[in-house]
Amino acid sequence: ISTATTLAGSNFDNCMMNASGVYCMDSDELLAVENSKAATFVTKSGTLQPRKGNPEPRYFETEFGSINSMGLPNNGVDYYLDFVSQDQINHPGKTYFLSITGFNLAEDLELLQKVTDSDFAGVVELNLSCPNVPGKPQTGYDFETVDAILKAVFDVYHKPLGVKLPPYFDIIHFDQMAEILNKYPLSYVNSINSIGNGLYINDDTETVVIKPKQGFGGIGGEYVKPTALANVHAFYQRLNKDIQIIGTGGIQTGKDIFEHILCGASMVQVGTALMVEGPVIFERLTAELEAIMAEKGYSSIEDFRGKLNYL
Ligand SMILES: O=C(O)c1[nH]c(=O)[nH]c(=O)c1I
Repeated sequence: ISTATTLAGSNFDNCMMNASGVYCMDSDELLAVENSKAATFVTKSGTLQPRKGNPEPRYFETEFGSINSMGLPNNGVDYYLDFVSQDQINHPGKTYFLSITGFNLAEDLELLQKVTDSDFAGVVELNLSCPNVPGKPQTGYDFETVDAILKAVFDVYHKPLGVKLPPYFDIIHFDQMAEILNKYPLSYVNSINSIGNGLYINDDTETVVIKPKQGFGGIGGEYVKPTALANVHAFYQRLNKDIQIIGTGGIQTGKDIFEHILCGASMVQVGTALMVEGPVIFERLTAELEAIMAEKGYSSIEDFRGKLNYL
């Protein structure tokens, strides 16, 4: 039984990794994921300059998941490029993911130029879905802007690149986004990012639990699995087959991974549960997924990927 997968032209010995934003802020966290059973890692979304992010508390764990309004704190794209370029030397042939996000198209292109000028040989994840930069709307909900960004990006960048999308909640939006995405040589689409601008309340103190944005923040964890599975499957149904899917959202067990793959995911990313349990989670998740595959008589994830049945 193998949980191996192929994504963006690279082979991975496992189909799971961290979600950007979780366990990927600095070299210590990235090495912890690297040295776990995860197939690889993705960095925190890097910006042109380092950022402190929003005031704390800006992350809170609840019974069914998490709420965050980090505000894109990161060490800057050069930090992550330097780290991954060095890590590639230590692990020749391993493929890593670099997440980037600009505040406008010019910045996106400048970030990609830096990647082109570096030794980075992995996959770029262009984050179009950060919900927590005050005053900045979600790019992923502005369809014309997504189209313009992808056109400009693929005019200049010709190596493996995927996009991190926010959750959509309307069938017509799946249709409209897929029509845009199918125009471009994307390696993959990663669905979903957190469900933006949720609110969690402490009833005892009658107070919100995070400081930024009067307590509004992106929701992750068990809360979001039905939305994540729907987005994975909606894009799997609509995208041409050379655009693969990374499934992110609500993964806590091997069963959750099985469901994401059944919906069409070729790789899954773990966020909130990784934050809670640490990188050791990947050993449990791998064992649980292998047990499910053994029970069902599957030897590889391709035996059941995308094979969700309808009634
Ligand atoms: O607030 C953040 O840093 C953040 N938080 C999220 O939940 N998703 C994102 O893409 C980002 I860039």
